[in-house]
Amino acid sequence: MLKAVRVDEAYANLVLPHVLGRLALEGRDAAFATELASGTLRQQGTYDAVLAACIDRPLTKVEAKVLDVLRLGAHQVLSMRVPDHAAISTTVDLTRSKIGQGPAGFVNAVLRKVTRKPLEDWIAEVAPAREEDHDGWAAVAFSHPRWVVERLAEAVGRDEVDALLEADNVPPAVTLVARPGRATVDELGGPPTRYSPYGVTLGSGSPAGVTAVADGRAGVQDEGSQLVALALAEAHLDGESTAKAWLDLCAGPGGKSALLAALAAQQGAALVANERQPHRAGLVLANLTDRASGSPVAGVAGVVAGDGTNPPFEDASFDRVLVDAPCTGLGALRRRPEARWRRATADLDVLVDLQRSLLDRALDLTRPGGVVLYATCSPVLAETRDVVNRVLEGRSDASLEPVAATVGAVPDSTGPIAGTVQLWPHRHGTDAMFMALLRRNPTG
Ligand SMILES: C[S@@+](CC[C@H](N)C(=O)[O-])C[C@H]1O[C@@H](n2cnc3c(N)ncnc32)[C@H](O)[C@@H]1O
Repeated sequence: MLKAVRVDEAYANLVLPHVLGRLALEGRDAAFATELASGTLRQQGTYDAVLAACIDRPLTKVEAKVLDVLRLGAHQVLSMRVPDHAAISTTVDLTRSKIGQGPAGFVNAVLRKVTRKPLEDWIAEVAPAREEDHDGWAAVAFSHPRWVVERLAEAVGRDEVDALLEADNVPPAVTLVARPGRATVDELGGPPTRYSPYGVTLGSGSPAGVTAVADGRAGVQDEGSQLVALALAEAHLDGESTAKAWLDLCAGPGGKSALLAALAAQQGAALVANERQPHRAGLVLANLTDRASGSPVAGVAGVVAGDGTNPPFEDASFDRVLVDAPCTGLGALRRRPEARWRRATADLDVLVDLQRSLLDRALDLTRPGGVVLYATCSPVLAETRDVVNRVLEGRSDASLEPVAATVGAVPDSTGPIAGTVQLWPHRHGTDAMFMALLRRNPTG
């Protein structure tokens, strides 16, 4: 699996279920294999710093598959409470059978060095001193790229960034959403989520074992994402709506669309879901189709595969528009163990341009008196505060309004501009979703 992630840029959370299925692993064995693979990917930054201290040549000169195996061994030795002799012998056996005898000897020698100290002592030895270079220390101690530490510190504040980085390393509990009008939270079992009235936390077992999820009347959805849909649906509209039309401009794979459609149906409105990538638009369609009848669920007007910067819709034709923008995803690192290593600062410039275009276009598509909710699953200020400010600077027909009602009342969620919302994993137990509500004003 590590090879699939490294070579094919696969997503660990998508590959892992196939690997577990192929090996027929269940229960504790599946949990062990999941922690082994996910934890190794997540903690790679820390382990590489330790391994670099145990190898007398740069890690870039170590064959990639040998480095994968060393990281697996380091994870077992330093973080999984596997006895040293068992961790070393299984890792060496794996190396011998998959790579060769020579590398097996090398892995054995390196892992023996790794076992000499517990993780805390290694971090104290290989990371920069915390007082002299906090971000360099945090990058090693919490296993994040340094530029990510810096961006997150800028967003959350230096006092809290360690708590945020720590929370990024804890896989989240599974939360489910009951799509209103189609399922109730009581049907889902499990304790209710703290802020979303539609969510529960799944205690144990697989979501697929919950009937309402298997039927598509409920789904797996982070509480923060539920709140994004709710923030748009609960926003006050000025003036009379004729069309009763809502739009999700960047809808794939359709989790928020499914909740929005259910909320639209309750208000006598209907949702159009747009997504640029055709195969993701297909996933949206599946999410908005009733599995029993094969018909669209209530509250759906259609699914479109279009570019949101130039979509096939008339200006001023929607009451409510969601821009759940493509972003770095640095607010959802808990979910994707490899994601932090995939992003680079250069991605930001490209994404920010796209985010501005999408938000601008969304405002064109909104009728005067209607609203746009701009959301990202990133707290990085370039993607949140700066995008909103830049778009508003360029338009006399739009203004920022406070996110109100349920979402506005979430404690300690003030965003980087007054009235915006920023959720945090370490404060709210959600992904770090950002939300800004913009109103389209009549043109002068
Ligand atoms: C953050 S994801 C949306 C997640 C979705 N709202 C959900 O809850 O399931 C952003 C989506 O925007 C899509 N996207 C990227 N560029 C786009 C564009 N120019 N127009 C429309 N969609 C775009 C991506 O393919 C991706 O599916």
